[in-house]
Amino acid sequence: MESSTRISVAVRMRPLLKEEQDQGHTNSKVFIDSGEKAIVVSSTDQKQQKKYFFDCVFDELTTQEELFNYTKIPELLKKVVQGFNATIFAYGQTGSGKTFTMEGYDYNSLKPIIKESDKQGLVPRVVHSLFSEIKTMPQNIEYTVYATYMQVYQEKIYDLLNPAQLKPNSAGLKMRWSKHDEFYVENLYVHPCYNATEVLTHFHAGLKNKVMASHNLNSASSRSHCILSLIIEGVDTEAGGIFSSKLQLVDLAGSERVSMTGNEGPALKESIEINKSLFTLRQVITTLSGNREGESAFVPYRDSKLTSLLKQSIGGNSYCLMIACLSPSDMYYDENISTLTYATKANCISNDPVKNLDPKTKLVKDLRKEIKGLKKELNEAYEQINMLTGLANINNPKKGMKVKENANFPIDIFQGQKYQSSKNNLQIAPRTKSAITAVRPNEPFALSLEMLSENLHDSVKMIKDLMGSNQKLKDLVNELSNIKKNQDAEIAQLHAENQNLLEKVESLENESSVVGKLQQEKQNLISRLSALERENRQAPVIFPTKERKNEWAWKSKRTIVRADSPGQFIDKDHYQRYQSVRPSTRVKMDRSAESTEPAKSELSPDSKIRDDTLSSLSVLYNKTRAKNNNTTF
Ligand SMILES: Nc1ncnc2c1ncn2[C@@H]1O[C@H](COP(=O)(O)OP(=O)(O)OP(=O)(O)O)[C@@H](O)[C@H]1O
Repeated sequence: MESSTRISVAVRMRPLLKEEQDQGHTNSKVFIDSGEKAIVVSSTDQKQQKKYFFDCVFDELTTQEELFNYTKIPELLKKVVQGFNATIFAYGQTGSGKTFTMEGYDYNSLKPIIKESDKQGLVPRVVHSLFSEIKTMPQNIEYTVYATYMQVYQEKIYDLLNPAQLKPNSAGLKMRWSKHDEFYVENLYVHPCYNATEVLTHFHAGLKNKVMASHNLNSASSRSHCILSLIIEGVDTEAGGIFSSKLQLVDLAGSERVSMTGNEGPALKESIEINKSLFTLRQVITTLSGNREGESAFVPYRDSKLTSLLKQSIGGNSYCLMIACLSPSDMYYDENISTLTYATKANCISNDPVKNLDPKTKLVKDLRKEIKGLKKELNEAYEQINMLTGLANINNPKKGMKVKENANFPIDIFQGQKYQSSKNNLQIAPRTKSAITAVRPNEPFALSLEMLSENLHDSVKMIKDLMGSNQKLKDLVNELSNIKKNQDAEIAQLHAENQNLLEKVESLENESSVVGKLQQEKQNLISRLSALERENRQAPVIFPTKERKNEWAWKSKRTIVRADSPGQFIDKDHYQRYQSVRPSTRVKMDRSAESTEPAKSELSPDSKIRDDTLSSLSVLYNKTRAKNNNTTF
């Protein structure tokens, strides 16, 4: 891992546009102090000034090329081809020049001005420079570059390089959590590119699919956040290692004050969604900038798709460059202050760039390093043995060369330099110096054979110990790599489980909204029912007229109310008894219709129906009486 590095921030102020000048806009409050790398802002009453300091500041006259060079993008690209991730993103209010800075694409004329070299935005410059950088790398590293291009529009992710997926009402692509501690987009088209032209061809194709619109503050405003990602994969054909890095070039949609844009209807919805995701981005920046070293407050990355996708760029393992764009007009004073405030906060955020080595490659690399160290130690040990054997031979005339008795041993030998003998050419390694220290260099040479054998014995013992500890180390490495393998498998399993759980949560969230609606409906029905019951209870039951008698449900045990005596309740038996007492009023029943349920609406009291019924009943009563008295009619 590289040492922590802060997010670099460059601030660029665009010139006043012609239409702004025509409308009389001026800039009397925001100034660029290139010497101090500061933006100086006067208060609204012009009495006070505040300075905001950044890594670079650029005034209205800054060219695209100057911006590219002074922001040290070429150095950033060197890191990318070595295996580090990097992100460059443009931030600022709508119309402040983000798209101009990133793309250099003139949407007004609908012509790509990237062909005019001086107007080229950062994207084409970065792409060309990246491939040039790759060419400077050692031949044994083979590179492949892959490109993806997506947009986040109204909290949905669309593949700008897959027109089939861009259909209206498309659900967008799903975002998943990877085991590399970052979000990735599922089913995004990945295009291998073998030169800058291929990348830019995809880029231009994607630009045509971007959602753009016109409003009061920008005639060609990006309505989505666009992310061009270049994945750079390097294979070391000699050492056998693999690494991959990601370079993200992000053109954010601009924050906008709805009252100023004049947006309505769907455009207003777009504005709200843009502001929501930028709000989350600002929250992420604020939380991370407030973190003291060692602290880890909760960072709301997951609250928006944009911040989820930028998780490793802001407070993660990437190098990051933020380009904050300002509109010079005094009209945008508040927006500029807000941009400068968040740019200052972002400048305090630390990232920890990590070289993205393939885990196996990393293990192999570590083991190779260790083996190299062990071999070196072993060589030194052999040299020591050789040297001691040589010394033993010097002192043992029978076995080897002759040395004059009491001869002074050259001091050189103790400084690790060559000692020339008539027969042997002994090379003394630095390590042997310690083993021979017992000889005391400045004294006359008086090594006895016993001393030498003793030294030899000690050396052999030391070598055995070393080999033993080497073996232990190797065992430990094996054991650790096994543990790591198991942990990797467990992590993969946990990721899979996590994924399932996320899907379940998603489906539960969907279900819970349906359940909520059903509960609401149920509640409405219950209240309607109780209202009907209340109404029903208050309503007097009307005795049937001749025409409606089939509608009564006599079989039921329902409590009914007498029509001629509202409020007095009787049940079926009660009613029959009542009829037997007053036979003249008995109504002849049609049994076939007993089970017919009267319509609810007809149970409702209606004074007119009641009056009609009462009069019918009295007619019926009179007729019955007349019949009983044998009166015909
Ligand atoms: N440095 C510049 N020099 C000249 N013209 C510029 C510069 N920056 C921006 N412009 C012009 O200003 C206008 C608005 O710029 P641009 O569309 O890039 O803004 P934006 O921040 O991307 O807006 P939005 O968020 O709405 O997409 C464009 O016409 C663009 O050509």
